[in-house]
Amino acid sequence: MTDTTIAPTAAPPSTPAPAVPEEPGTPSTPVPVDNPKLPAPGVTEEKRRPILPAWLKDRTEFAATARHASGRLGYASLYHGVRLPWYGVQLAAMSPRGACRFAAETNRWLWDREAAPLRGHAVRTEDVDEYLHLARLRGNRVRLRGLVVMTAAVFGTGFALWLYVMAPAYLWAFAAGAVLTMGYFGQQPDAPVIGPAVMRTDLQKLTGTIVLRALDSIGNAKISAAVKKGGDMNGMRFTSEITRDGPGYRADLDLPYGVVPEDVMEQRQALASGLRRKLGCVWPSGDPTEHEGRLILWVGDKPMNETSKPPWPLLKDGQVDLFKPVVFGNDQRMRDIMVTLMFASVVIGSIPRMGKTFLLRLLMLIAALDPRAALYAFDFKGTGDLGPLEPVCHRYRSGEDDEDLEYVVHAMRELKEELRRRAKVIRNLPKSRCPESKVTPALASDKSLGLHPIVVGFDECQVPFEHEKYGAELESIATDLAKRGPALGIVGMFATQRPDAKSLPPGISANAVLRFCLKVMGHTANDMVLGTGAYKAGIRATMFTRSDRGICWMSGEGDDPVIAASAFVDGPGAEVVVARARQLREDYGNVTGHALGEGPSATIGMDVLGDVLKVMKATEKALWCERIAARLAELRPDTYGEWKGENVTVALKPWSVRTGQVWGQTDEGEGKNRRGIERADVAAAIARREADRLAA
Ligand SMILES: Nc1ncnc2c1ncn2[C@@H]1O[C@H](COP(=O)(O)OP(=O)(O)OP(=O)(O)O)[C@@H](O)[C@H]1O
Repeated sequence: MTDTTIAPTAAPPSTPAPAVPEEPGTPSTPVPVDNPKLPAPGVTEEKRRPILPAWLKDRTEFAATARHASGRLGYASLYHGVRLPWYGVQLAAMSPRGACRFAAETNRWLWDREAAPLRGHAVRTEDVDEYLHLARLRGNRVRLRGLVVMTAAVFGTGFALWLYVMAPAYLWAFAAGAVLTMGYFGQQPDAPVIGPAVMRTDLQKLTGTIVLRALDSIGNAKISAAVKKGGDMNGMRFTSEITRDGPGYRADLDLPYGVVPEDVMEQRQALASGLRRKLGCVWPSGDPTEHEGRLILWVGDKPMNETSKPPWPLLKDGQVDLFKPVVFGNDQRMRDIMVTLMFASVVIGSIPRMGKTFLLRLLMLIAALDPRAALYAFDFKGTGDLGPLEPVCHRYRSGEDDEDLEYVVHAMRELKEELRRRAKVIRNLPKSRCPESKVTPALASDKSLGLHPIVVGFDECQVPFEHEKYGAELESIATDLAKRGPALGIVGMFATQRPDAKSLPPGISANAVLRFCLKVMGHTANDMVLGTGAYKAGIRATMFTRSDRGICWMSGEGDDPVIAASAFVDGPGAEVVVARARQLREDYGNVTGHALGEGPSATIGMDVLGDVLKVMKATEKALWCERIAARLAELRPDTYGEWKGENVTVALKPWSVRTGQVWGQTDEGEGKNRRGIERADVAAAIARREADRLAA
């Protein structure tokens, strides 16, 4: 522990024990609260310290360390490689000085000059014995050293002559080496020729004193009082040594009684000032495995947005099972953060340009890598950010014009029908196959049931929900998706840059399981995305700066919200992932809809049967299809404007309404047989449909 270790202190014996009345209403006979015979719980908690340091066990961390080391080595080699000739010139210029120094030093050594002051002292103090002893020592040394110098001179000269005769080229190499060595000795100590390739500025080490100074500066009266008290810190103490943890330091401490980590988290900026670090380096949090007063203070070497993230593991390789957790980003310590998309509805919110679309696209990429999943991607910004996903999308649209919204309405009506169908399929499955009345991995993989995962992404979802004509219908289907979708294998993801009640209807925000909040400006938007009470509990996306792009509070995975930096996958990166996902889908046989150039059916979700019945008069037993098409176009020009007789035939076929030859009169009064349908068949189909719906 550091010298600032704070040990818990026992209450002085003189402290009167708090007491409670023996019985309610009889305050005169107090009974001590602390019973000396009360047994201790007999539980000793043990925590084993890891045998190997974390970076040796974690492949990603190990790879990052190795990458860093080899990167530095490569850089230093290049840096010095380029400067080698200049080093040679400088060292050659310094070699005469080096040679003089060498000769002077050798001379000094040969004659044992280093002991001269001792001999001088013996002479001055007239210490004859000491002098004689030193003189003898010098005589021996000079003899031995003279021999060494003579031998070196004879052998050196002999070796040089031998080289001169046998291999003159080597003589020059040795001579150059000697000149450089002399140059090396001739350098000025304060200006070496070969300087460092990397200038390092050492960050201050995190110490207990610094942590306490910072905590004292956040303006919390209880903490300040505890820090000032010194010995008795009102329960405040470090619970373990300050350690290195990933690219930063970690300090674990108990806060004073009654203070919770949220009190510190709220004052993160003041804490950062007290620590003399950038805000992005300072990450206080609670410890879910301990009590409510435990604080983990993690202080990074660099702000989170400047720390290089490991590449997304699925970028180049791998497949996804949407029922299992998948890496989508990293925490402050650059450890992997997982997300499980199945059984969740997702909301993503932030102010513009913070990385919402990138995050939504990342989640869609994860879904794309599960070959079973059907993807519906709708980008209402219209910039084509979700475009790389087109080759794997069942439905895809980018834009906010009326025809784009019409496409989306049709696709969403398909999903509404799909919700209904899935509910029926699941209800009819035996409990042994579907014990929890929800889609299981085995059911999702059974192609005959059609219960594969469906992932629907809305970017800028405020646009469709505020649309004059389709807004209400889209909101109602999307809310249904958010509520019932997860159990039925449908994941709805809604991203918005304006998280308010209009953009993110309460039915969706209240039912979301996974919530991602990048930077927002106020507590209302914060709680809209992260859930009511999040801001108060210290889960504040307002604390992010504008350069914290891609960094968000994430809740819904695990017990507590976490801060995550989502993996950065740009457009070209997304295309690479999609190419792999497309191949997986081709192998699995799941390339459908938009990926094959097909759009949603305009009749899905429309009450074609009802409309047909409406346009057939009660007195008309049967009617030509072309007449029905013309009357439908009059009834709803938007929907049926382009319809011909064949469209009626095709639209009624799934309802088992067959066409046949019907006798009628043309506008000119001529009698003719043409394709038509009987009114009774339509009425019967409607009755069947209603019975089915009631049963569902
Ligand atoms: N995970 C990330 N890591 C680092 N930078 C990111 C990350 N995600 C996004 N960015 C950067 O943030 C910029 C904005 O991203 P994006 O387009 O997703 O923002 P947005 O919130 O959707 O904006 P808008 O609301 O205007 O649509 C991107 O150009 C990208 O450079």
